[in-house]
Amino acid sequence: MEISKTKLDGVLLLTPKRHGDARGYFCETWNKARMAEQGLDYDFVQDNQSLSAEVGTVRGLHFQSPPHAQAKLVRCGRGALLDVAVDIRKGSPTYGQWISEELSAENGRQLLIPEGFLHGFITLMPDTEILYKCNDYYSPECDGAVRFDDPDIGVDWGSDTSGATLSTKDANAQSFADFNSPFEWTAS
Ligand SMILES: Cc1cn([C@H]2C[C@H](O)[C@@H](COP(=O)(O)OP(=O)(O)O[C@H]3O[C@H](C)C(=O)[C@H](O)[C@H]3O)O2)c(=O)[nH]c1=O
Repeated sequence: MEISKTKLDGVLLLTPKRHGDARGYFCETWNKARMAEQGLDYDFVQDNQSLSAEVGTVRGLHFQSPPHAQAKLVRCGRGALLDVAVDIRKGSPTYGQWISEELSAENGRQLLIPEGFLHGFITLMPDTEILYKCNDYYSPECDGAVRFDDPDIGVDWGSDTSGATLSTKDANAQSFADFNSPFEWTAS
């Protein structure tokens, strides 16, 4: 597995090895022991999958606050998406900064997003499926959202999002200025 850092400390881009043959390929998309060998020892407890039918669907920017904060291992099972993480750890040198990576069924790349980050994505193809592992369970009372297009964060979604397909939750999400993050940064 190839592992590369991003400008946000702790957010990593993983590219698992694909074993190709005449039929296609085989890939271990997650291996707890192999990841632990790399110091990435997460106890994932919940797998999620969502399908977004339309290109330009945006889901995010979401987080779960402690005590049910979630680290996520994100990949694309069908289609393509631009995955985004935003640092919301108070005191972090990169607080409020974001990164984006294109994840697709074709490139097989994964984004590892620790607790303390907003997560969201925009779909780049119709019928895009996102698959992700979480290291804590869904907790509606801890679920939160910040506007995906908040100017204080300034995510470049790569396209005009004025007509983005959104959930009501996302359409009514709070501004970053009003957001009081429950996460604190600690120097590693
Ligand atoms: C997240 C979640 C949702 N649900 C139920 C709650 C709603 O009835 C329905 C849709 O939920 P929501 O609109 O929050 O789904 P997304 O907009 O895809 O939210 C997710 O999208 C961003 C990108 C994330 O990283 C989070 O995992 C999550 O917030 O699924 C569950 O039953 N379990 C869950 O873990």
